[in-house]
Amino acid sequence: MCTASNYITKKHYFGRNFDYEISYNEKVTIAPRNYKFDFKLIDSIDSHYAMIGVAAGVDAYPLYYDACNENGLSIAGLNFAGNAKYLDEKKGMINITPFEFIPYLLGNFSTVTEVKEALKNINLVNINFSDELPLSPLHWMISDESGAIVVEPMEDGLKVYDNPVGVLTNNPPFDKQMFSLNDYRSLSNKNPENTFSDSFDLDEYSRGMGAIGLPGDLSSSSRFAKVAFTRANSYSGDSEEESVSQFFHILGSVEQQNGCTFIADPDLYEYTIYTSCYNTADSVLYYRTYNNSQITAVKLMSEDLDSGDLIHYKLITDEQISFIN
Ligand SMILES: C[C@H](CCC(=O)NCCS(=O)(=O)O)[C@H]1CC[C@H]2[C@@H]3CC[C@@H]4C[C@H](O)CC[C@]4(C)[C@H]3C[C@H](O)[C@]12C
Repeated sequence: MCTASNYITKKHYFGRNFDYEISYNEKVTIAPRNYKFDFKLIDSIDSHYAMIGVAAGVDAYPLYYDACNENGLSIAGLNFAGNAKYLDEKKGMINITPFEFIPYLLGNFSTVTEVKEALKNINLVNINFSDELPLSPLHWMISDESGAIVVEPMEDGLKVYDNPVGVLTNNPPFDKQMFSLNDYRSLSNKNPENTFSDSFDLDEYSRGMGAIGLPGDLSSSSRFAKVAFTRANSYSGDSEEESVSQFFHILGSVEQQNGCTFIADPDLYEYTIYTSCYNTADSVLYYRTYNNSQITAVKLMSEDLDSGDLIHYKLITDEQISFIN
């Protein structure tokens, strides 16, 4: 499972928890403007917007999980098992494979509005990257400073939803997740009045009672409600440090601790392998990993963006403890 969120203070922040039981050796990967993107069915692009993101450790092609471009557009792909459906090639459409979706959109577009328009002509085709890396069932959250959308490739076509809550997890499909939020409409960050009954007193014995009923388990529908509540009630200063810190706390509310989501014997559990946070205005990628609580940052703008070669930075995954004495 995974969770994505955006957060707006003075600037727009976007990122995700990458929750899984195995890592594909993820790397921070920068595709400069003149890196040649080859596609399976459409023409290569020789020059495009530069982008930075976290990608699988396959050196030949940036298989992005999440990324943002130099114009402030950001995207994350999340698992959508059992629902994602990729179709056969369609004449007259722009036929793109799922692993090409992030490079294609970030390479060509600057805003969610432009992407929405482009999606009318895009067909996500059922062609895999390689036999070792078969098609994976995904849906995407796409976000910029003006708002976010969710794109879901389903049996009956590509669904595009506006995303006013600014979060995405996994199943069920986004419209159902949104409907389920109705159940939580009475939750609040304030302590509630006793509306249970006039005939006896019920005590306000603790702070935080306004959100009793908010789920705390790690299922995707529960994480959706939990992170939507956390994001919607988030308060922080608007400096870079305060915004980034608060962003990690929002996704921290749905972190998966190793051991709590069993996958297989012996000792294979799904856990939050990394959390990313993009300041999309300045194209900075901040991240933390499960065993490294220190925030590491990589700046797109510090690189030679007119180059034609991919740039990789291995994730720093060892704990960095600041000993005081
Ligand atoms: C597994 C991850 C989702 C995490 C998640 O949600 N796990 C819960 C599983 S469950 O829902 O609980 O069962 C997803 C998210 C992004 C994906 C990569 C996208 C690029 C590329 C696309 C190619 O086509 C196949 C290989 C490829 C490297 C993909 C591998 C894998 O699919 C990645 C890592």
